[in-house]
Amino acid sequence: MTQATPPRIGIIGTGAIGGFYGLMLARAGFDVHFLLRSEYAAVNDRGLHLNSVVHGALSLHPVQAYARASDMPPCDWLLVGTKTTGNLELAPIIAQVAAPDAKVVVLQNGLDVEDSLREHLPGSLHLLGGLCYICVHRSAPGVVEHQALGRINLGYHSGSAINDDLRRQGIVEEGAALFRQAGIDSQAMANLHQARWHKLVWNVPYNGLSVLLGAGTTALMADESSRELIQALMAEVVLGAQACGHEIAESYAEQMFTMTESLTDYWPSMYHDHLHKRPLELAAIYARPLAAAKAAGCELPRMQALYQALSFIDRRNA
Ligand SMILES: NC(=O)C1=CN([C@@H]2O[C@H](COP(=O)(O)OP(=O)(O)OC[C@H]3O[C@@H](n4cnc5c(N)ncnc54)[C@H](OP(=O)(O)O)[C@@H]3O)[C@@H](O)[C@H]2O)C=CC1
Ligand SMILES: CC(C)(CO)C(=O)C(=O)O
Repeated sequence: MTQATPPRIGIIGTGAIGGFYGLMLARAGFDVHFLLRSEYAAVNDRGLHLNSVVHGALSLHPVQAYARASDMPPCDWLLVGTKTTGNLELAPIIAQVAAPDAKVVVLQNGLDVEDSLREHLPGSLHLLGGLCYICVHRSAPGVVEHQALGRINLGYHSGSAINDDLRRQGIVEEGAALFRQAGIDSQAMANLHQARWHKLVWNVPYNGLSVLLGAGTTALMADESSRELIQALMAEVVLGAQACGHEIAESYAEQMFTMTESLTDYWPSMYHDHLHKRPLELAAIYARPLAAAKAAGCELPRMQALYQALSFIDRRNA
């Protein structure tokens, strides 16, 4: 029997998320190629390092690191770990590195982040969403701190398998199996769009409030006013999802709230963007779900106010 060739994996954007999953896959023996931008020289010289409460201190050196997509070999799986704020420029980069029939997994937060990429990608490429339930951030060039969790769930977005249930499921299962081989919990999701609404139940309150109030999860969960605001924002996201036809159990919001109480102080990725004067992911996490809810006849006033305040902060921080 012939052995299937192991897939080649490309990481498009080696930050906290791309660095974590890429390093874990490489250490599991996969052939992983990393595209970097400002941290290329540091990672090329000194490698990638992970300080993980779950996996301990792990390193990868040398790293198959690239400063230009055009230098990368064609990859069978591409994991997109950039911020959504750069998605307009991303499609040509992805198309350049993708092998024919490649699977592209968008690891970003936010609603329908795959849509704008899809328009500019060849139809032959399979586009998937990867929802990362993890707390990671970069503490120095090439250094990722992993504070909690790690699961990544995959769902099919679009591509030539869209009308072929078996093939679509096979692709998603293949992706989840890659992560599981690297010691990471990963499940296939039947409805990516709905799952993105679920994830917003956490990201809408905590990402934005961490920037607006300059507080991590410990402080946000310790104060009566912020606790009320978080719960009210979570309830609005659930309403928005319901208006758009996606049932989210009320207990899901409670579950997210309780889960956050068990986290050691966590500062979401949006806070790190604000701190480093990078643009905030406001379109993906706020504007798009607000617009979708509004189109379904549902106003979300607290979320709208949070979005307006964050837009002000984002413009002043630019
Ligand atoms: N951090 C977390 O715990 C979680 C994050 N997410 C989501 O994952 C996504 C990534 O977040 P995160 O990893 O925290 O972000 P980071 O800012 O840590 O990483 C983004 C990386 O992409 C690189 N990049 C951007 N554009 C390019 C480009 N054109 N070419 C090469 N590299 C590029 C950046 O390089 P440079 O340094 O030059 O800017 C940076 O290294 C976001 O959508 C976030 O919301 C989801 C769940 C949890
Ligand atoms: C904190 C957590 C786990 C919430 O889903 C996360 O994945 C995020 O920061 O986006």
